[in-house]
Amino acid sequence: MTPYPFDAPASQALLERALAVTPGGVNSPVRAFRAVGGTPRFMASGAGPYLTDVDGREYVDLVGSWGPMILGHRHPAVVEAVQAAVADGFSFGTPSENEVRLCEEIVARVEPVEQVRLVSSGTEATMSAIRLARGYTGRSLVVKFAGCYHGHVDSLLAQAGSGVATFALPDSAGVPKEMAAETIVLPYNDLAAVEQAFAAQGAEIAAVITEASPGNMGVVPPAPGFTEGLRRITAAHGALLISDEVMTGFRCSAAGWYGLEGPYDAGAPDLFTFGKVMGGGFPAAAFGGRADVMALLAPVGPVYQAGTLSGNPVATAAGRATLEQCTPALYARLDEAADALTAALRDELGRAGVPHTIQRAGSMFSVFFRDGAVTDYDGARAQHVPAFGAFFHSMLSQGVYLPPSAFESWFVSGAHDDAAVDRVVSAVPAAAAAAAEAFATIDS
Ligand SMILES: Cc1ncc(COP(=O)(O)O)c(C=O)c1O
Ligand SMILES: NCC(=O)CCC(=O)O
Repeated sequence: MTPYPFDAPASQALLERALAVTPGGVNSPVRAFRAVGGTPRFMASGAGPYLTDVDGREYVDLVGSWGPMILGHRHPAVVEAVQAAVADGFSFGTPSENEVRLCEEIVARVEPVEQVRLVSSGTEATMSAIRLARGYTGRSLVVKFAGCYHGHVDSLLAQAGSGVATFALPDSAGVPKEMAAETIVLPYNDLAAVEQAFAAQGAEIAAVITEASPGNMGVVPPAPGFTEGLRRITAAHGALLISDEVMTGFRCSAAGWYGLEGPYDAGAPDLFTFGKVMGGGFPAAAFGGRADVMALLAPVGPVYQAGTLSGNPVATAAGRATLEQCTPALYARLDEAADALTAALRDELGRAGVPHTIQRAGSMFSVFFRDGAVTDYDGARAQHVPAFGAFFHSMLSQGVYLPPSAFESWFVSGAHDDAAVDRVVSAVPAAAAAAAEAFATIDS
């Protein structure tokens, strides 16, 4: 493993201990630095837009815990809500008011969502939505798109984005072939491919699941009319449309990606999945949608779905307090910070002669180290990955924490003030020079 570029004894010692007791030293693969080389930083604390590692080094955080930290770290309103909830008890295994309040907030924000069920992770949300769609339609096939990631659900790990893309895996070992055969993987943004799949097997397809605006192959927004087309085709064949807003939900706007692109003339998606922001950094996620579909869930209907910690009072208090801060002013600030960062990236990468494309979905953005628009997974993979690695390490050594992968979205928070943005901007020229050098010297 590449040594730290500077002395980081506390991180190194922790890494050695972690490697002994957990595979790869990490509890989620994307946290490892395998794709960029080097060793991961162990973080000790976060405050506003900053993370501090166990060696006392501070970074401007552009990962935001992979999306949830939309207010930055330790926002006082969330700290207060969590402390109040903890004082009342940790988990009751009964219904409680905090979960009702969070469900009400979600239903109020996303117009087509009439009912929700709370779970503890995005993976549970998509897994349960798929089961519900199968129960509703009595069919078993599911269509997903290459480069989209919907958590580590067996049937959805085919040509998945995020860590599966980062580590260049075609899919995951351990998924039975019968399970994989239930999934039809199509190229993103290709309605003709969807039409063909439905023409061939439409009567057996339970659902199409799509990231509302994909952020797990880098940021690849839907082409105009793509989502609407999915709605039209699924409705014509009696299949459900599941919009995965785990990453975009309450992030791209108060009503997520749907708030930017919907309502669609062809009708709303039947089911939505949420996570990340709605838990405010705690384990809370949800799926929801049409009341007549949700009515199939136990205890009302025959589709079983459950969870010991679902609707946990502390997690739901954090989520509700976070959503309460997700005001128009917050979204305006996220956009401003993303504007400033993407402009600086464009200028400096251009000046350094580095081929690049910057794509955005609301305030989510990422840089592809290649020229030209990226519309699907093949396009995302056709970038110069070593240039990203060089860029990443230069930024890291200058105190900017980016996702350690060329296939992930970058996130800003409402706490990214001008001082934090300026710190990132001032690091970009040297990182752009490092990327230019990688282009010149390393084959992609
Ligand atoms: C779009 C999308 N869906 C689902 C998931 C799975 O969520 P979790 O990691 O909470 O299981 C993620 C991220 O991990 C995601 O980005
Ligand atoms: N965009 C990637 C993720 O959000 C996944 C985080 C994880 O798996 O830890």
